Amino acid sequence: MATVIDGKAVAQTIRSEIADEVQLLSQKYGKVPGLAVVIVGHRKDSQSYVGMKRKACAELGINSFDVDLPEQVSQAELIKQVHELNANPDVHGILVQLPLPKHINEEKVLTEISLEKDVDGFHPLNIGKLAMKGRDPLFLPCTPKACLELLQRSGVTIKGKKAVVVGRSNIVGLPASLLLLKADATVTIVHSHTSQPESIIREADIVIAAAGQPKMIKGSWIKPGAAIIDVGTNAVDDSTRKSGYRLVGDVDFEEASKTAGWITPVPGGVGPMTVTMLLKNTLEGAKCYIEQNN
Ligand SMILES: Nc1nc(=O)c2c([nH]1)NC[C@@H]1CN(c3ccc(C(=O)N[C@@H](CCC(=O)O)C(=O)O)cc3)C=[N+]21
Repeated sequence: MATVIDGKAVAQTIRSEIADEVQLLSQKYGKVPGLAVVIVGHRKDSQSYVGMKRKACAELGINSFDVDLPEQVSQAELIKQVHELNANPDVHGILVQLPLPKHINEEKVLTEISLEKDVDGFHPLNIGKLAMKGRDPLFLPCTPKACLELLQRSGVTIKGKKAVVVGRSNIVGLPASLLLLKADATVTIVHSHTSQPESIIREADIVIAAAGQPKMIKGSWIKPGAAIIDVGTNAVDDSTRKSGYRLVGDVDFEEASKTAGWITPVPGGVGPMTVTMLLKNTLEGAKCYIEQNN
């Protein structure tokens, strides 16, 4: 039976370390980190994620600057808001919740975020640096960073191992592959055009599942002893719940946990760590800024 990696517990430990550091900054400089959380429109999932981020800020003593814009906001107006946040000395991190409405060019908006405040690590320049050997971005993207942090804290060796990433999105699959590569794994990316993904996944010592397909990865696809990090947060209908749905991962947890060495649950695995990495990036950005300007 696999060791279940308790992301919620690890996240809690790191959050209390962050809270202590926030306290120290406040005592030493009379300043606390600030995170701007920008949301456009009223997608239910986005509102729920943004709510979690703002609540986590409050719990840790981080100032959150809430910017709520209507669905129809123009790209120019959104960029103007980003520029104002770039210029605000109390804002050390800026997060623009994705996805944005179709009439807005995401890359254009993300490019306008000041590099020093790009706590999501989504600025094309930061992603470019992530891809280059011997270079590092100012901030690592939160979900990939969460995945590696969970592996490292669980004592899983990455160097020299075969790692398979399922999915190639800009915000998870691709940057997670680059991070594993930087950590000296041999990395294979499996995606929607890969033939017989199961035969590739079966070879993997480490699997990062970020395909957005509920229970796509079966127990029989798992190499005995492998470390499985499940990034999937798929809402599936469940009439026994008050909400009407429940979250399931990209991995069939019941089956896979019989064979794997380590596995993250959904919920309670990568999700809480993603939010924690965002807070950690904000703290680092604030420390850098406050120490330079005092
Ligand atoms: N600019 C931007 N940055 C992001 O980091 C970003 C984004 N846009 N768009 C959407 C995705 C998704 N995402 C999650 C964050 C926390 C949980 C999380 O905490 N999930 C809980 C469950 C929460 C629940 O019960 O609903 C868990 O897995 O235990 C999940 C998903 C961040 N994203």
